[in-house]
Amino acid sequence: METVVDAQDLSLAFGATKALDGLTLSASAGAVTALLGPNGAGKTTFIRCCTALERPHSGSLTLFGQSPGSPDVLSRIGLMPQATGAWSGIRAEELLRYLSRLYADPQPVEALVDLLGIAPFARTPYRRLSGGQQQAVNLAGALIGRPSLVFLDEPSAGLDPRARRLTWDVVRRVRDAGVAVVLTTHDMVEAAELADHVHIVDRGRVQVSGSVSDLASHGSLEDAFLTHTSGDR
Ligand SMILES: Nc1ncnc2c1ncn2[C@@H]1O[C@H](COP(=O)(O)OP(=O)(O)OP(=O)(O)O)[C@@H](O)[C@H]1O
Repeated sequence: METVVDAQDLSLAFGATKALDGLTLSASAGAVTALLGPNGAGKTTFIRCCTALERPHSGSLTLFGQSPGSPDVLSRIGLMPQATGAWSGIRAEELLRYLSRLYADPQPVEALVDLLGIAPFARTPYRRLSGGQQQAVNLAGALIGRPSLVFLDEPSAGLDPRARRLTWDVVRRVRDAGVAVVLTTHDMVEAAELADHVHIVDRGRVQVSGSVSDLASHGSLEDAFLTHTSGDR
């Protein structure tokens, strides 16, 4: 499998807080790579480095062999952030149409609206959508540019069981189409369902990596999480 994300020994501090402290990991095309770790472990900071919203103070980070902010890289990645406070009055479908115009070869908006069950709230202003409806629109926004690499920051947090399964189906479909999927989750069931490769992150670095069955060989994935994380910052 082609390595798409290659992070070596990344460090980034905010004042005295070491958000990343020697983080090393990789992610491949056609695979779901899950980052598990306690609140504040550095997962979102890592994603922000990959999307060029933050810059590591040291270490090396390449996406498709290039630096994160390069125009070629930016055109090939999608991001579903945890929260998108920026959107307010724009209707869900208008937002997707706007985002689609930013890409050379976008997916048809109608196809994504159907795939993610957005039709019933397509004309609702973004700020009036429920949390789960916003998540569906955010996922559509991440996929609309046909990315080769997509970052999903807690894609199913707060979703009802049916919406969660729909999200999982979409993630699998995207992975099976050859996309590199990097996701964070606190849901061990989700990680076990989706992840081809898991990195358990604590205090800014990867503590242990492997497949779900590797990590759960002495118990459950949650046991591995609890063994390899302290939760102390
Ligand atoms: N812009 C910032 N300024 C100051 N501190 C920050 C900033 N961004 C992140 N941090 C700190 O860096 C650490 C890592 O945060 P990060 O958001 O990466 O964690 P996370 O693993 O994504 O957590 P969660 O599971 O809660 O989403 C935390 O201590 C956080 O408070």
